[in-house]
Amino acid sequence: MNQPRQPGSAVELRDVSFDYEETRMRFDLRIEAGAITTIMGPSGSGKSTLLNLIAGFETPQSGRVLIGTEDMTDMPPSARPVSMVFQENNLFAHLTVAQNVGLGRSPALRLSESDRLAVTEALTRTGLAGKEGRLPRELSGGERQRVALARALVRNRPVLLLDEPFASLGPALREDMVDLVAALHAEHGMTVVFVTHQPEDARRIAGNMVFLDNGTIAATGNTAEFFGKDGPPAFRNYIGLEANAAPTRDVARKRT
Ligand SMILES: Nc1ncnc2c1ncn2[C@@H]1O[C@H](COP(=O)(O)OP(=O)(O)OP(=O)(O)O)[C@@H](O)[C@H]1O
Repeated sequence: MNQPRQPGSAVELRDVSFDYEETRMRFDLRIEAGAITTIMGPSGSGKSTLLNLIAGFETPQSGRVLIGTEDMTDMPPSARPVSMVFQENNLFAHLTVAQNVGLGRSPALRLSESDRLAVTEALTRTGLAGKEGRLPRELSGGERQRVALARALVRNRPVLLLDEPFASLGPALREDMVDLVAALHAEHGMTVVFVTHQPEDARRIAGNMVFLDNGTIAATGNTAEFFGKDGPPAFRNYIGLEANAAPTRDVARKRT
């Protein structure tokens, strides 16, 4: 990549509270700069809300959100040093692959020579060379998510938020995509926050883990610890590793 490497920034949620009607969420969390942090937790535990608070799509009712040393709590999403990839609907249906990626550089698609070069490089890096002129409907699900990753890459932001981006892909393709994220992280050194329901994804990408339960941070640690026999019991229970887990607790294993 010809882009200067943009080192990752730490992300901090300080005593953040956020409520939807009857759902209360409380987050107090520091995400390490330049590391990959995987967020897991039962459906409805607050994973997407946590990412939305970091990206600025939601604003805390109290508490602060910091990225690097800067207080971002009152900043709109466009002013935050963050890119986000969603499970679906990342792309504009009427724009080509290259244009969708170019939007990461210029929302009006006024691209300089160096912007075009960055788009070409990102497409090559994500395995999309030769598909620049296709529309999203002419791509597979995995290819569409590669386009979304390529657009995040050309934005070259210090924080990359991934909200179950590979959930609709089959296991082999998901492995490839998780490996691609790990490789891009190794090259760029951005801070990656990765939400997944799949324990295999978390183990594969390694790094740090955060386990959410019922709108709070139930446990944090590194991936090897989490999956080891002394890992947090609530997490082990959730993924079905706890030998004595009561069957009723297994409801948390539901995959969505
Ligand atoms: N727009 C909304 N209005 C009201 N409640 C909401 C809204 N969005 C989310 N919630 C509630 O907030 C809680 C957390 O939702 P969130 O989407 O963050 O969970 P999640 O862990 O990402 O779930 P999933 O794994 O199913 O995607 C849930 O109880 C959900 O019902």
